[in-house]
Amino acid sequence: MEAPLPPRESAEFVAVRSQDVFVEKAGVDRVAEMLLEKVPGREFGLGGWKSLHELNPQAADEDAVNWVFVVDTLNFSFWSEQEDRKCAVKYKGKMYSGYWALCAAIHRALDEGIPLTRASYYATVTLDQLQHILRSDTDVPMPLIEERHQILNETGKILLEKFGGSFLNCVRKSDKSAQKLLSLVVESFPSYRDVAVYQGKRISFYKRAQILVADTWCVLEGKGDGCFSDISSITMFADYRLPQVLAYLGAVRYSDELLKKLLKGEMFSSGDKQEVEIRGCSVWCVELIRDRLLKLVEEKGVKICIEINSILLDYYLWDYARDHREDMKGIPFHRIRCIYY
Ligand SMILES: Nc1nc2c(c(CN[C@H]3C=C[C@H](O)[C@@H]3O)cn2[C@@H]2O[C@H](COP(=O)(O)O)[C@@H](O)[C@H]2O)c(=O)[nH]1
Repeated sequence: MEAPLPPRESAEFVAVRSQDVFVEKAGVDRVAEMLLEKVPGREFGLGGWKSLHELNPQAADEDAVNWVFVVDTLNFSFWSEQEDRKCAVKYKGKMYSGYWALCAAIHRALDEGIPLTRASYYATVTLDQLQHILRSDTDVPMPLIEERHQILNETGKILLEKFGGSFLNCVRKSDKSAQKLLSLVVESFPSYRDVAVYQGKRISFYKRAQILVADTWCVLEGKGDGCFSDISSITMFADYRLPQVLAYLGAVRYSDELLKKLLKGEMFSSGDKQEVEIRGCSVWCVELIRDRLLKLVEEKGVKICIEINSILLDYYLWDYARDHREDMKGIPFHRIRCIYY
């Protein structure tokens, strides 16, 4: 079977054909202008990954790389049915929800002496043990625990068989190429194969595989094994939060029919035409924002300390969505339960 289009080409393929989701040029320009002020700031750079997020590993060693791998293997589907009743994990006196609840639970396990980031452990962890490890400090459990269990066992076994039990060995096989690492991850680990068919074309988003490459780049601080020559070829990560924030900022617009479905909280399935259009248009939108921002930086002669890429835009917009949860309440995100994002 032919290989799917790579994520960037997939996004463009979808965006030019999309019937229910539209990239808004005026919105793209507005977001680029908003980001222009942030670009010289510290929150807009590789260092922000550690300095802004206390739950991200602060080290740049093998343990930190394996922490990133197990987190991104489980990095999907944290949204709750009701906004005011959600899974949350208390760690060092602070309550964390959503994606950060996963990170908090993993730190809590490590502090309890459970070696959750070790492949030999999670290759055979039982469902009961995992339910305890990912337990919520509210009465709402983390979604898809069974799927998380199956994926951990499968991924741990493969990491042991193919990469000596350490993701750093997988990174080292990529010759410091982000695209090679991306291919190695999706070829080796089935749960990362985030693909779809749209208008007869096999396309890919590879959301978890791309964020894994990006988080590996950041945890290694862009140095040594993490000095990927082509890191800027990685696109934004097509999750359910970025489309929401792009719609809130007016860079993406939904058809009336789709908006009605979203407002009703209708469930989508992986590969639905409208779900693919939401994801594809969002990825393409961030590519256009990046292009516009680079043009503005050049025109205005803004000093930048790092090459602006879609990863840094994504991180900034994802954090922005976190910080503006209240303001964004009126903008729905698409509801889906899947293992890809
Ligand atoms: N596009 C994009 N999607 C991201 C992330 C992250 C975490 N990255 C952080 C870690 C290191 C960096 O510092 C980032 O700040 C999680 N997700 C996705 O969001 C959803 C969870 O959302 P909520 O329910 O609100 O917690 C879920 O699909 C999850 O897979 C990102 O960065 N970009």
